[in-house]
Amino acid sequence: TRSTRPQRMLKAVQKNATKGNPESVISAIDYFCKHSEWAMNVGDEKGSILDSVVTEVNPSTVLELGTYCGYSTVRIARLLSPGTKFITLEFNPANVTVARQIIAHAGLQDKVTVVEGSSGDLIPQMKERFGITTFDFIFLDHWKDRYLPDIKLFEECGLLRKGSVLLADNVICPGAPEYLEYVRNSPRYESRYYPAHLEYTTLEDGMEKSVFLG
Ligand SMILES: Cc1cc(C(=O)N2CCN(C)CC2)sc1-c1cc(O)c2nc[nH]c(=O)c2c1
Ligand SMILES: [Mg+2]
Repeated sequence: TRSTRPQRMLKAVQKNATKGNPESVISAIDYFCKHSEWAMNVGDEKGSILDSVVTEVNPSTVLELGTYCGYSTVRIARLLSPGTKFITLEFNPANVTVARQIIAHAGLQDKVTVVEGSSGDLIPQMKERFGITTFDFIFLDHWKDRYLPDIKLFEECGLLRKGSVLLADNVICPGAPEYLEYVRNSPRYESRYYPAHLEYTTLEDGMEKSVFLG
């Protein structure tokens, strides 16, 4: 039967990227998406914004919502200090399978735990299952309609501390208007918009960085 886009992306990584070299994995995926098939990786432009925020925060605990094929997982993991606890959640089991292989090709499998399941189910389990107290950095890149309920879940579960940084992809395209309204109007967050474009296109998109004030 016909392969899936994530499977074709994995093949491109295995063919064109050097094992153990995260930069070559990132480049191979970007090349595949620019020249073969568009895919919903955060991409190189927004990826550079992600890199700068991760570097600035230098987090000890990281959560990514929406692994997909592991592109942003590799971008984040390659920047983390040894001993950082990094968890990424993915709802689609086929994506989990591809992501684990792409992360392994980059040699970063020991830096991150890929967990299959829905964010709504897994966020309340973070403390008990993974020994997390609070997250220093959270990357929201799963499904626009889950951004708002999940940030409220972080608050309810006591997973944020003064200074926790949340970075959300796709706040313009596909768009997360209720999430934006919440973080921009809540006195509990200091929010900033980073304009960019939808990965591999000229369409407008951007990322919202929100700092929890406690
Ligand atoms: C699936 C999809 C289609 C988009 C679009 O406007 N398109 C027009 C232009 N053509 C070229 C591509 C398709 S944007 C987008 C998308 C992009 C992300 O970064 C996402 N991140 C996390 N979770 C998502 O569901 C997610 C969806
Ligand atoms: Mg995205």
